Amino acid sequence: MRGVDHIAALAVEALLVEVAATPKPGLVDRANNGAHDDMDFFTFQASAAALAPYFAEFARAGAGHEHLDTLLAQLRPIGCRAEAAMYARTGGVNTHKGAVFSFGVLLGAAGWLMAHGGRLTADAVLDAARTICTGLCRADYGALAKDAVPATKGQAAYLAYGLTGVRGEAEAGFPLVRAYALPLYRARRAAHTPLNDALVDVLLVLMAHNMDTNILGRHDLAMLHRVQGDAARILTLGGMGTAAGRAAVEAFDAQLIAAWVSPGGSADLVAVTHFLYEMEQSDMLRSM
Ligand SMILES: CC(C)(COP(=O)(O)OP(=O)(O)OC[C@H]1O[C@@H](n2cnc3c(N)ncnc32)[C@H](O[C@H]2O[C@H](COP(=O)(O)OP(=O)(O)OP(=O)(O)O)[C@@H](O)[C@H]2O)[C@@H]1O)[C@@H](O)C(=O)NCCC(=O)NCCS
Ligand SMILES: Nc1ncnc2[nH]cnc12
Repeated sequence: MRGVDHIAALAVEALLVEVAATPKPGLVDRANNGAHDDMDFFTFQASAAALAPYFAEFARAGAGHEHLDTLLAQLRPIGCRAEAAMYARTGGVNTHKGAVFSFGVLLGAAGWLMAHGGRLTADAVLDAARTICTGLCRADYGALAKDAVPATKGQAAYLAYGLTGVRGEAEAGFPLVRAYALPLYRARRAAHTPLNDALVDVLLVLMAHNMDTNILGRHDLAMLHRVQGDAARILTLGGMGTAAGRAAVEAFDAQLIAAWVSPGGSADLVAVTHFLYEMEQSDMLRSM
């Protein structure tokens, strides 16, 4: 189905566009490797390309499945193979583990909507993602004993703080993307803000609100709250739209690199935002 390939390509584009946006505080971008010594801009490009066939599989699985509420069981094995392909291509470096999960659910949702005559609006895809993930946090975290040794950073964040990370975001239908990132991105794109700057501003608004388990994996809640406050303050300076805001973003990048802070969860949500925006635009063109 041609449409399915088109949305899978948009998801790959979203990963490429996210890593290209510069400057991204603490993250890999075109200027530096952020708070990372095991990956760079080219690692992300190779990883995104390696994921392309699996993104098409996610969308096809959605299109070929009858009921949304049983779709996750079809998507997860594809996700595991995608993760393996990512690690094989990057030499064992985690570039896109969270993105594989988020895009797995979103592409499954979009494929399902296409096959069932639905419109590809952001709201429709996010609602479908929520249905796909209903019960996920209880299923994955419910059986975790309080004194269990965490196997992943996500489990560690749950045990220490009760935070549900990427699973919780997906199960709630990506509320930060819906409430903060997409409205800001739509406004910036409508105002013809340069794409790079629109993406960086969206990253800042996500960092201001996201309980990013990547930051908690290396640091603590005090650090996460400091990062959230700094991102919010830079937005009040005008973000990438003002000289003061741009200078503050550059300084924030240096500050997060020095403190070894990487907001990888928010980076993924920037890619999700771009994907939903472009998908909605192409749906509107199709229906005209
Ligand atoms: C379902 C899993 C993805 C769960 O994995 P885990 O238990 O590890 O859960 P989390 O830590 O909660 O999340 C994993 C990644 O999700 C991203 N993330 C974190 N917080 C959020 C958030 N609030 N909202 C959205 N997304 C979030 C984040 O991914 C990005 O950052 C990673 C790169 O960072 P880096 O610092 O380099 O990471 P490390 O190498 O781990 O750390 P250092 O050593 O450097 O400090 C990269 O992955 C980005 O994408 C989190 O890392 C999953 O494990 C699972 O079940 N997989 C099976 C496959 C599957 O089910 N697929 C589903 C298809 S539908
Ligand atoms: N650009 C980026 N840098 C570091 N971690 C990330 N995870 C997702 N995108 C990332």
